[in-house]
Amino acid sequence: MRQPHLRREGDERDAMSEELKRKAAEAALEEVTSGMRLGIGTGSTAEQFVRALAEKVREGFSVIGVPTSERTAALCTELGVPLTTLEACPELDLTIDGADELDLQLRLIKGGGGALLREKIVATASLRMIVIADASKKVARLGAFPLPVEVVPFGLGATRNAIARALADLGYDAPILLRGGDTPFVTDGGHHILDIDLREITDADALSRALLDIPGVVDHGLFLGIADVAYLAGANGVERLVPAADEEN
Ligand SMILES: O=C[C@H](O)[C@H](O)[C@H](O)COP(=O)(O)O
Repeated sequence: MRQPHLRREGDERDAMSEELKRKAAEAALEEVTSGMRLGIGTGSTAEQFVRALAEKVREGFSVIGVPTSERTAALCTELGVPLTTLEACPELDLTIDGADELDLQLRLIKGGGGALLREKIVATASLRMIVIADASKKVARLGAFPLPVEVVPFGLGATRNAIARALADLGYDAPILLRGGDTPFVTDGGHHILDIDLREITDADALSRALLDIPGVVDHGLFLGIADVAYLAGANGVERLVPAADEEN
């Protein structure tokens, strides 16, 4: 008898969370103007953005998008959002994407859905990046969400050991899990993901440098100095955040 009741509560929470994501997406859409070249993110919040954008496109709004994953590409195609590639359009006006965590300086952890590499390439090729999320993603310090690190399959064990050594040198004692376990998750680029449970990141720049120094590491989910604005939807409305040191934007 408890099950249906619990399911209803869960459904209501999910619906509320989808509603918050939609509100954040709609707020970001206000910054999109006709003619823009857009980077289009991945994940459930980015999906709300694609749905809202598609409605505007149906009304005659003209944009061209570069998707950050095969999943986003498929949704855009299904909904009629025109797409191009980063090869054909290497400079974008704006990228709009979700995040797994963000702090007050708008430093992000991304990659919960495994799309971090294309997301970072696309965001970095854009003049601006806007993050959309529900307010629960805002944290005082990054790290509660396990940090995804994209690695090449060749030499996985050696790369994992090198990451463990680098983490130990930085003072972390953090479990490193291969996403998917015995059936490893494969990214759009053909790589695997190691999720590192850091709990609290003390120096994000040092961690970023140390990880990128390891040959088998392709990239990691820390986005530092990339996001310009965030729209965070919560029970009291949508908050617009800019990086703490940059509040005049
Ligand atoms: O790889 C996935 C992306 O970085 C997503 O943007 C991130 O995981 C947030 O996803 P969601 O909006 O579903 O919470």
